[in-house]
Amino acid sequence: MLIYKIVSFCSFAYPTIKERLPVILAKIADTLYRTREKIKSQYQDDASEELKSIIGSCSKLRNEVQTNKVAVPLQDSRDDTRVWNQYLQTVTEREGSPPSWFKSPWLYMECYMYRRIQESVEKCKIMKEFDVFGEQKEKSFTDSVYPTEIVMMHLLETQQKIKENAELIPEAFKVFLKVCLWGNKCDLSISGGEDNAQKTSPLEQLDKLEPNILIDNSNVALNHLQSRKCERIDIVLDNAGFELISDLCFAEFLLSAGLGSTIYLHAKAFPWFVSDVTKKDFNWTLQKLGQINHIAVSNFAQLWKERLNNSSWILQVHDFWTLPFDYSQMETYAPDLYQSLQKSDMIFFKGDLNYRKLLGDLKWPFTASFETCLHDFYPAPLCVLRTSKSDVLVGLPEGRDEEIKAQDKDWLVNGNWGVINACLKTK
Ligand SMILES: O=P(O)(O)OC[C@@]1(O)O[C@H](CO)[C@@H](O)[C@@H]1O
Ligand SMILES: [Mn+2]
Repeated sequence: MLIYKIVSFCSFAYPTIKERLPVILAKIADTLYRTREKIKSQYQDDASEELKSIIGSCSKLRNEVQTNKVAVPLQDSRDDTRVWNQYLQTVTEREGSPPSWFKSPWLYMECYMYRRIQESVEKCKIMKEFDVFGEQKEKSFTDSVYPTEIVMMHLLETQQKIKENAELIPEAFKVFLKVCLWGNKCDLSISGGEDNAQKTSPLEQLDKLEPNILIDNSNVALNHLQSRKCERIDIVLDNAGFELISDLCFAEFLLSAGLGSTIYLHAKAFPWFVSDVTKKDFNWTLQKLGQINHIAVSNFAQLWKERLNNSSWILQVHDFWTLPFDYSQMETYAPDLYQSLQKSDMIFFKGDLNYRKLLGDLKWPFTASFETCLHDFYPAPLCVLRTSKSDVLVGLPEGRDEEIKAQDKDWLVNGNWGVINACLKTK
């Protein structure tokens, strides 16, 4: 019997709710208080009261988490409020009492926390667009300029080489795919907001990390892309900072290698899981790239702004990505998004939260088949690139989990191990 991974001692859910989420909430309050003058200087009107209200709301929410209070309906006027409150009602009826932090599905409670943080901003007038994680995401970008330069220089050189010799494409595809995979190690939710930016060369680490790829379907993905004239490829983005750079380099490589002609990039509608990319983060990143004095970086910064104008890259945002539903529920709750994804030749999902939502965040056996665990979510051929930061993982041969655990007891949650799972099935 498969159960939702409720917050239990044996799951990573427990330390997440007990320790990590309160730390993330405390860091918001501390950061906003510490930078209050700088924040207020960004607004013409006096934002003191609203800033105080956001800090107060996050501190109150932290206390609710720590004392296992029940989830309460949202009271802002965002478009998704009704769906969130309906979901709360559904969980309450299913569990027989209102969900609370230590006894309800982890996926829901963690998503709910980030939506409650957004509620505190939605209630503002002056600070309505404020990003409580903005400073952390900007720092994670500026701390990873060196690896950014390395991977973009490599992209510039690779573009030249594959133009002269198309036989180099398969090997180059795997390099950019795996740089994209390991770019996922650095996320500010797993680190509780502590600095964990990529600082070393993302290329030099590839050989060392190769044995840590537990499932590698990169050939399945490549063969699929080369087996037909692919038009549309989707990348469901995850974190800002170096991971976004790795995603954009992968997106550019796909076009340069003729593996696709239009890339759809999916960002979040509001700040989410500390470091997830919003449209504002995306545009800020391109603007900052344009200010870096490096031949490859400035070349691609310019090109990528043009791609957004000529629609060879299409940046999209949909509220579904910041709802608590797992992806088997997309067709029901976001049929427009599901139908759009059905037009894709391949969808690349980035990161751990997407992996959890693809698998319903259920306690599958490690040996369960990835395709089965997708729960009927087959809009288009897909490939997920994820470093393991939560205790759901499928597709392993019998006994492999014990072997890894013997090497690294925290293998499921420390981001040191990755999977590249592809499924070509479509409904
Ligand atoms: O999706 P990402 O950025 O790769 O990881 C998100 C994450 O850090 O947050 C959750 C735990 O708090 C887990 O899903 C994972 O650890
Ligand atoms: Mn993330």
